Amino acid sequence: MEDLQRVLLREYSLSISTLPDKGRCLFTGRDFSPGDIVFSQEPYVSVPNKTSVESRCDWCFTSSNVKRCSSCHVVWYCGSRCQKSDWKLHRLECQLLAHLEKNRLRSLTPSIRLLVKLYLRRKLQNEKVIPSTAMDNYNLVKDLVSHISEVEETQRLLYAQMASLVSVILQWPGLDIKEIAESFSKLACNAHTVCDSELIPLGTGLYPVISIINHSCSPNAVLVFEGRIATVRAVQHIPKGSELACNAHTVCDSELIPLGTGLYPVISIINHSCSPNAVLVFEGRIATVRAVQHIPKGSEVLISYIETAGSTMTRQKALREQYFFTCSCTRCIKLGQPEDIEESAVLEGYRCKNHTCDGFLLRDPESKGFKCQKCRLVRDKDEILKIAGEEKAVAEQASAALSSAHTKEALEMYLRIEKLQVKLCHSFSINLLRTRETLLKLMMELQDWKKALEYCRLTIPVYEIFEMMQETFTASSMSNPDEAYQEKSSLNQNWNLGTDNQTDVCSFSSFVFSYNINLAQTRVKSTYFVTKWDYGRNTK
Ligand SMILES: C[S@@+](CC[C@H](N)C(=O)[O-])C[C@H]1O[C@@H](n2cnc3c(N)ncnc32)[C@H](O)[C@@H]1O
Repeated sequence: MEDLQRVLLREYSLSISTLPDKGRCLFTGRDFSPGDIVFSQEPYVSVPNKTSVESRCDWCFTSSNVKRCSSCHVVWYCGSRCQKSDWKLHRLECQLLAHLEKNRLRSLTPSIRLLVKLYLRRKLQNEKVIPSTAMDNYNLVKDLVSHISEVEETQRLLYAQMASLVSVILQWPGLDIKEIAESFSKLACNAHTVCDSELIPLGTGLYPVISIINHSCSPNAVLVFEGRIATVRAVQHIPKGSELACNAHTVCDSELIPLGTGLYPVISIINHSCSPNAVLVFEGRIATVRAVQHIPKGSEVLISYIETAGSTMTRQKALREQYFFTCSCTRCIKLGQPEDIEESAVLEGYRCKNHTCDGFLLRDPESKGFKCQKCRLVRDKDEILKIAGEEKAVAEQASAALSSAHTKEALEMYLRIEKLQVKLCHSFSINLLRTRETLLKLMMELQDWKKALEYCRLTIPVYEIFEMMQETFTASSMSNPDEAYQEKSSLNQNWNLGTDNQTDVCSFSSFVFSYNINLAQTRVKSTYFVTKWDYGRNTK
């Protein structure tokens, strides 16, 4: 088997090094411009999310036209193409699931399935039923960090219980429960949530080479799951020496809806046939790392593991809890500096008692409250705690209503949350923005365009502020600043929403969704810039 380092260097101009404080790191062997694909990989194993409202195809994650596997009645596929692609592995899983007791089936979470699939794939690769390559083999999974010794006792116990269930499902003699428990810990630090272009989570995938990439809160690359990667798949047995014959190169999503045109120079060599022996597909489960800044040769490729919109303290807490390290990126080293304190207080802090003041509050060491840094008014801590408690109680019910698709009930609850948050939070608060985004979506679902439009208006100033705070994708960082500037200004356009409520809401929300200002993730904002820009380049 060819060595991973050699393949990475030859095919992607990348190399792996080890740094004492980070472990393995991925470095560039050439310059990458914003928009460039740095690396892409199929998952070693993946599994769709389990929801009460919809089922997804186990291979491509679409929820359209899915049918249950007639044998195990657990796994769903959207058609024979996906079922065939997954068959070697599912054949084994199917036999195991078909004989599983009902109460065990109920505990079959996506993580447990992911681990079952991981061990089945290892077995099939050992037996050479599924071929191994330098970028697709179990040794890469073995090398992933697990941080098991740092995991809290209660969590370790939970992993051990889940490992027992994996062992019950597999029924292989000599399985090491400790090793399986450690694999769960590996998944927690290394698996990625596969999202669609609107950032809706579809499932989870393990991409062992992408897992070598370390984190930065100000990343130079993003991880996206695109349907634009062209893959040529055999649809017939193609004997050695035969000519490949394919169909046209329209970029489609996983439901074969045309998305645009792409130029794929190598694939373009393939000739056409009306009875092709191969098809061109654009798969969404392939993870692609794209540059969002100019990455000079010899730099480390860095993506963000978490939402970059949070305060430095929130980001550091999330990284410590899930990934067991303290980030020292360019944003994190500003922790405690005046601009960092102000940013955090605006994004996550409370509002001034005086509703006409937009100052930010800081804990007042001389009293039991928070003092506005603009008008010096003090807000009582107990009053804040009372509202926060009420909000928390409603939020739990609201998310339950939302996940069981009770739209009207969810709308009422989110309106109550909004009222409480308006009393509690700074007007640029991320939490308030999230609530308003949810309300906007719910109103669109209920086709209440007038109200939806009001929410478009309420969210715009926050998007603008946030964009100012987080200029990760600056025109100067791109190799073609003029083009980048144009892109930026088109996104910064003034959203003078008119009176045609439905058209305005739809165009605004599609702007929001595709731009994915879902603030949550600057990385997605960047993705949009990149995709659009790169697309323009490719089709010129
Ligand atoms: C997905 S892995 C990344 C690859 C990892 N360095 C390795 O050796 O396999 C995530 C782990 O890498 C380390 N890591 C990632 N980003 C880091 C950073 N910015 N600083 C320090 N450690 C980091 C942490 O141990 C984290 O749990």
